[in-house]
Amino acid sequence: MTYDTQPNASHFVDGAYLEDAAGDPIDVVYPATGAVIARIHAATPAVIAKAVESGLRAQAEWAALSGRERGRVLTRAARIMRDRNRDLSVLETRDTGKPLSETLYVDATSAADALEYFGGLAGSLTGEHVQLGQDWVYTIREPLGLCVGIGAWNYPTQISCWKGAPALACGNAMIFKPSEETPLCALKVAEILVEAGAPAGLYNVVQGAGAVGAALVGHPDVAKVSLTGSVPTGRKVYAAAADGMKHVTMELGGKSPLLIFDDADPDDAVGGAILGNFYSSGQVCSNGTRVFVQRGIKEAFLARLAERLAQAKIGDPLDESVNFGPMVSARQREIVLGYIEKGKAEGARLVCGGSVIDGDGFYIQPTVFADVTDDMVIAREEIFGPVMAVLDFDDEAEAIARANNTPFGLSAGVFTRDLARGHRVIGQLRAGSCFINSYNDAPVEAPFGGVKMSGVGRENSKAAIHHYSQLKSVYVRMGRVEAPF
Ligand SMILES: NC(=O)C1=CN([C@@H]2O[C@H](COP(=O)(O)OP(=O)(O)OC[C@H]3O[C@@H](n4cnc5c(N)ncnc54)[C@H](O)[C@@H]3O)[C@@H](O)[C@H]2O)C=CC1
Repeated sequence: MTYDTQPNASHFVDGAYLEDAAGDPIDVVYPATGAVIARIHAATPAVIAKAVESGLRAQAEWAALSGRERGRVLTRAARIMRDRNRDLSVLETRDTGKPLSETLYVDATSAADALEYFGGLAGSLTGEHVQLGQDWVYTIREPLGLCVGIGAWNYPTQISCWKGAPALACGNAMIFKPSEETPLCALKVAEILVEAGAPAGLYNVVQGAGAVGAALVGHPDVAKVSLTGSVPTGRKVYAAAADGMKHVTMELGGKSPLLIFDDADPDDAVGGAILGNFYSSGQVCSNGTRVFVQRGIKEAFLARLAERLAQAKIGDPLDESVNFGPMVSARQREIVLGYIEKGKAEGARLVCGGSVIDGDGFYIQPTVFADVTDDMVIAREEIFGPVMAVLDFDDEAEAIARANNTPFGLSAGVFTRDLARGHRVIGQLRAGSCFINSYNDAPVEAPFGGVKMSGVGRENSKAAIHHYSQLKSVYVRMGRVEAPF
């Protein structure tokens, strides 16, 4: 059995599916064929009001449980997700177009990892005791309250849990708004949490585009907003949250550098560049899309890369032997094609790809440009598609300076057999999530997030706890109070 793509209703609020047909219609399109696979409605003010009201109610009940009790619900939800991994993966593939050969291993799986990890941590969250002579201070780690999560379209299941799991572990409630491009998967996460024992209203899913997101961010009862999205949206959401003095986590875009030195293992370096550019058809925020290759090995690197890319199996994402799928939407494909045209016009050398693949789906070939220079648009702007820019460099200091010459700072990678150099270079790169002789690993145990324009705060790891809780400090005087008058 696989899930129907048409959900029972558009939203999941207060423990049940909820519809309000007065909301703007949203068509859900399967990117591999262009077919409409579901029709839903954006949330109306009435839906948002119900999500907020039930979220506040559930949060009070949930925060009164012990951390261990909350953790038990999250780990139970993780187990259910793993049991249904195939169904959830098929739905993720239909929602996003990413090949099943990927979704089976990284989407519901990574979401379950987050539920399991934060479920495990929930019982260990404590404040501290500070002795001050006879007096003392103790701190209580408290939840923030009602949190809002807003997702991008590339990892709908994963994003819903990377935000939801730490929020819930700390005793918060969450209203999650998926991207309007990929609204289906988060509904299943909400269903599963209720099945695992979460109180109705604790994790609500409401649909809609930017207007619904903005209504949630601006709601006076919302204490925190965590966004995964582009830098322009991040600016707007951060500003709106600031108006209400709300906590934020911003996971935004990138144009990350991948430095390949001439002593790198050639196959590993090519493999890393492929993982950092073509996984999920290049729709990954942390991708290493500026590949700096030391001049002496450039042509050998490009030849090996072209050979490996020729082996990509492009096609029906539900066929498990396929490992390269379509872009999420016709619009995104147009954006990416626009960048490919700019690359050609600016004089970059097209090594392979560069065209759409005929058919109804939104396919585009894995594309590599060489001889890219720092000033070209394809070296400066996030493309969010399967387009790799290869730049040459001569020495380490030059590569580091050029790699850092960007407003973004999400990720960075280095391939070298000289581990001292690996650490030295990574130490100087201004990025939040870095890799040595690897690329794009994102285990829940590691903090994930960017510096500079790529974001604020960290997801995953123990660091996320600090972004979903706050400390109350209590001073306790053991002696008499001495007042001046
Ligand atoms: N750093 C990270 O962890 C990741 C970042 N991204 C970034 O996301 C972008 C691609 O995703 P898109 O969905 O196109 O991004 P987007 O910025 O267009 O939309 C992101 C989300 O924000 C919502 N939104 C739009 N305007 C809003 C407003 N004024 N107030 C509140 N919510 C609003 C959208 O409906 C959507 O749910 C890329 O730039 C990519 O780098 C994607 C994945 C991971």
